[in-house]
Amino acid sequence: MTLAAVGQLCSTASMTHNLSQCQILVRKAVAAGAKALFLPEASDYVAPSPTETVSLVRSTTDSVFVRGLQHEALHNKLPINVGIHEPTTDGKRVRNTLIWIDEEGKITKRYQKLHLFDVEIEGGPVLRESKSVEPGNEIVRPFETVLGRVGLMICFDLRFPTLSTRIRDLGAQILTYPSAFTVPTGKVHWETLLKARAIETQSYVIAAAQVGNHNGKRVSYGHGIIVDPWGKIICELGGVEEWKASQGEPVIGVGEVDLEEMEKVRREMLLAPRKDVVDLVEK
Ligand SMILES: O=C(O)CNC(=O)[C@H](CS)NC(=O)CCC(=O)C(=O)O
Repeated sequence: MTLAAVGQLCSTASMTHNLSQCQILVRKAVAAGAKALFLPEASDYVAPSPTETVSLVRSTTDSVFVRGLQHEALHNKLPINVGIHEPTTDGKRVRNTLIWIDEEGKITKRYQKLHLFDVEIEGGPVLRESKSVEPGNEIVRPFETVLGRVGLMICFDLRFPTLSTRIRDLGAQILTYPSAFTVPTGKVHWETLLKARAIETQSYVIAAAQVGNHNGKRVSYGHGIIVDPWGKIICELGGVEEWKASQGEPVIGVGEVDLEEMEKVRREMLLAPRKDVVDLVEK
């Protein structure tokens, strides 16, 4: 059994501010005895507009945020999974990526968000992520970590079980969904979707989340969570109210990842869908 930590913060447009918030989360994770730390989508910054999202972007080698976290990972021997932005070749948009920094401070994996959040909900969020973000085109093969084999996904990807199922079939034991969920969709969908992804893939789901008011325009739902392969929530953080009450203090939650328990769940209920399902529609 190995302890995983999920971190929650409210990123602003200031990379140095966000780095210091994440450094607090590293301290807390180390103090709790966690062997890996999972941070939200867009931990490096959340900007008030698509134009600013593009103008703030730095390559990982030029990013004070990423370099700072690489230093923390090395210094504390703590792998860190963190959502950031990276430049595109044409410079017109950014890439919404999730990197794995190993315990030597090296970036060993990188996933670029496949599904972008383009929505127009009456009385709810209207967001067009593809204005500022270029979608990825590759699934990252699940890879070995201290916790087990990790499969990388980001936020809105959570709504596509075809993707999580594919990643599970490629050998994942832990699925990540670092997020910056909106409050209206979070209230109704967040917990249910995460539990469903855990139950149907019989995997751990670790979803770090942004929380609170980023810039007067965007508010994130919070409720960072770890779900076990049976679908039980083994750790859940607070939402916007708790964030306000604590004056914006960044928080962590921890949960044990127990691969033997996961194997037991997979053994006791074999989930093998029929391969011919798509052909079974009545003629
Ligand atoms: O790149 C950034 O600056 C931060 N990125 C985000 O906040 C992204 C794209 S706008 N948010 C989501 O995907 C929310 C999904 C969601 O809320 C849902 O599926 O209901």
